[in-house]
Amino acid sequence: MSRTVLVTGGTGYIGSFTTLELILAGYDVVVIDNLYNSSEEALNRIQLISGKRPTFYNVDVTDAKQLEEVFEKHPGIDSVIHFAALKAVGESSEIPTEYYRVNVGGTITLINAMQKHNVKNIVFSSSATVYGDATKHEGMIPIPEHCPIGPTNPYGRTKMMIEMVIQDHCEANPGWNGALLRYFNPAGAHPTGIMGEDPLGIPYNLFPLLGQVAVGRREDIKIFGDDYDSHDGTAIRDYIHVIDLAKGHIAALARLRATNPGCRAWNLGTGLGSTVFDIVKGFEKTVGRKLKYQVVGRRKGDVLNLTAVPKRANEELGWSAEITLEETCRDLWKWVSNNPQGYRQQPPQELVADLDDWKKQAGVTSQKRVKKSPSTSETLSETISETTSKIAAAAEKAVEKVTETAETAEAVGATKAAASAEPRSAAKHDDKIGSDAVDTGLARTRSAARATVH
Ligand SMILES: O=c1ccn([C@@H]2O[C@H](COP(=O)(O)OP(=O)(O)O[C@H]3O[C@H](CO)[C@@H](O)[C@H](O)[C@H]3O)[C@@H](O)[C@H]2O)c(=O)[nH]1
Repeated sequence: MSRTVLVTGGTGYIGSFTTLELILAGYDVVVIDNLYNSSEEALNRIQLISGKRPTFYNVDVTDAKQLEEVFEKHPGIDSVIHFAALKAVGESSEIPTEYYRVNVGGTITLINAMQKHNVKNIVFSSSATVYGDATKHEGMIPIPEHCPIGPTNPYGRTKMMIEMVIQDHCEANPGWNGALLRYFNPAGAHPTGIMGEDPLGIPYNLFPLLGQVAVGRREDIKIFGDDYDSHDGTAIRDYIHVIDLAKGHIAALARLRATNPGCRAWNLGTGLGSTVFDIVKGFEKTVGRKLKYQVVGRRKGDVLNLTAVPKRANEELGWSAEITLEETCRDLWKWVSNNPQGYRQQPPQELVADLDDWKKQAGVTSQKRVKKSPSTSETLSETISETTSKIAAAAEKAVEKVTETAETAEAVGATKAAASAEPRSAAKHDDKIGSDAVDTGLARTRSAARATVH
């Protein structure tokens, strides 16, 4: 039986890129999403790029009955990657019980359904937000996994509580495995320019906002504070390309399957910090002109420095972030400049026409199958070599022209249909509440390491 992965929240930004990477790695993927803050159009784009469409159900992760039905229909599911959640930090302080109901309650419902169907591997979309203000702990910038946990808002506390639920469940149930993936700042889009972040309403994060300034949808960007103790006075973050992040999930999943490690947390970051000005300058270079900005006061809750120590993931998962910040800026620019309406428009024909070239270059083939799951006694090096050989095998294969042409045509058709659909409502965006921080002195060195952006 083929290996099937259930992805909850698989039409969202990180969920859709992870679904794409799973398909490219040869997995069968079943996506559930209630489309509260995302669009089914993401599935059309996944199909255009990979030549394969994941099975999709409009199912809410808090609905036990519907979840049951999905597991019943797909007995091949042996693992779950769990993204489905509410994620607007500011909103979480306004309606905290809703955040606990959906995020924590939804995870418990999911685990119960998994338990019933003997599915024992869960990769969880956690966040660096669980660390809260790491700058207040001596020697914890950049942030290792053993940094004390201390989220500063209800959203972060739901992530912390879910980690604990998964940890306790794995301890109580031998044979269960949990990967708690703590993301730093995801950014970027697909290099083909046909898949990217599609924030609803007014975005809150730096990269999508810069994108809007660059395409003229926004006059300028407000820089939140230039009085931090960094090389240019602005705050430092660890920006990781969304494809690198997605690949981290595939590596974690392979690790769970191969070594049966129980529950473990891994940071997914680059280990390199960039200031806000580094990012603005880097993106200006990509766009080829200056972008208007205005320095204003610090944003409530922002901290000086959130940079990962990714060593554990590098060593144990055989994974590391590979895409540069320049490429991240380039991919974002290609996405926003070609798709000003995001998923509410058709992908430009010239980008669709370029897809075959991209696939050849990337060695993409859509029909690969994941081999039989390795036994639990296999070593980590076997896990790494399995992951590596999957990638190598994919890279060697020629494009399967006939199938892909047919499937591409089908996906374009679906895309056209979706583009004429009603626009979505309900603007949601992320933010982050914390407390201001002091520099540890490391900030300058870490951000200096990003000098190539300038
Ligand atoms: O208009 C803006 C938006 C952001 N920033 C700055 O840019 C940096 C990055 O901000 P943003 O993109 O909003 O991300 P974070 O606040 O770092 O939070 C992101 O990354 C965290 C993990 O590191 C997650 O917990 C959050 O959910 C996610 O939004 C910060 O220094 C902000 O002050 C500005 O100066 N102007």
